[in-house]
Amino acid sequence: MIRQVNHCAHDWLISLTQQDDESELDLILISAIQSVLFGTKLIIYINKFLDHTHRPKQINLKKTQSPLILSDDQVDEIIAKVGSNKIHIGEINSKTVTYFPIYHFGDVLGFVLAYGSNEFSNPQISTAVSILNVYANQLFTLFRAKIDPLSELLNRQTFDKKIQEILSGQGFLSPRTPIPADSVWHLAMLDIDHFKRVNDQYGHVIGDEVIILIARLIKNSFRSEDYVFRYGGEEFAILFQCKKSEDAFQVLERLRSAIEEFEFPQVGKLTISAGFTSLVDYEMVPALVQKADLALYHSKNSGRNKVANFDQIAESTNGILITGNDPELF
Ligand SMILES: Nc1nc2c(ncn2[C@@H]2O[C@H](COP(=O)(O)OP(=O)(O)OP(=O)(O)O)[C@@H](O)[C@H]2O)c(=O)[nH]1
Repeated sequence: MIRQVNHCAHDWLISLTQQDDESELDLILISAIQSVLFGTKLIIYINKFLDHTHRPKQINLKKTQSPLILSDDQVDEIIAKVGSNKIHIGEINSKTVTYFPIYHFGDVLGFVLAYGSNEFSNPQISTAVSILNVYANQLFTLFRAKIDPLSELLNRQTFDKKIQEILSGQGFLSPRTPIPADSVWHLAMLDIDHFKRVNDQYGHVIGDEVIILIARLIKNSFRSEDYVFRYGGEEFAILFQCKKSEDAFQVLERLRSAIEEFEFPQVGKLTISAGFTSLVDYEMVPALVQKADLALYHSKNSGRNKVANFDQIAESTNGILITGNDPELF
């Protein structure tokens, strides 16, 4: 048995550390764990945000096939029980369950629940724990690659991938709270007004500080199911769901006004301009980004500190947007 476990240990170590795609990594984790803890039903809960504000979500199976779906309270209770270096044995529905923690630098990110058995050998337990450690390390590496280091928002590469996933209907790879079916995805582009003046007057360090603070204000205005990206320099992109464009406008207006009222240390008051459009699945990504960008430039060129809805201005201006000195036709 030990030889068998060691043999697959070698294979999963290579497979897990080779993965640069999160969902592939999950699949390899599932098959690696299954090959070690064979003969038992496995359920995996993980917090892919790797933070303290999100609750781990089930990743392993389609909900309809899952032998067990835990309530939020049960998940919280298990997380409190599994220490970062120890397995825990408990009972659910009169069946024995063994919980293996998934942790990274002492933070418990989730757990694997082996349902209906606690009869594991020491080599099985230590191999399973090692697999989970390597998985958590690789997950963390992939997570860092998605993040812009200054603002700690998702980066431009992740934006390209996420918007493509939405349009192709694959949904997101990370588990997310379900959103009502009648909601529509929207894309907003947002830019700090006269940001060059901040750098010129106060220097780049203060400029960087402003980017960090604005990133936080944006994040605080959206739900955890929405996606906020640093698109480039002082430009941000947001992918979010709303039932109607009027609601999307209100959300962005609230953000615009929150930033307008915020007192930036040393700098004082600043404003942002924004443009947005709803996502239509038969359009290509560059066309959608261009629409949101055109609406953003419309906001800039009609006085800044404004939010513009591409679809609405396109209708009311008969396809002519103010994007610079010359009106642009589309
Ligand atoms: N501090 C800092 N500045 C940046 C960063 N990325 C881009 N910038 C600066 O952002 C400024 C953008 O200036 P412009 O594109 O002229 O736009 P603006 O001054 O914001 O004017 P409008 O967009 O027309 O309102 C430039 O000075 C860039 O150097 C960054 O990471 N940190």
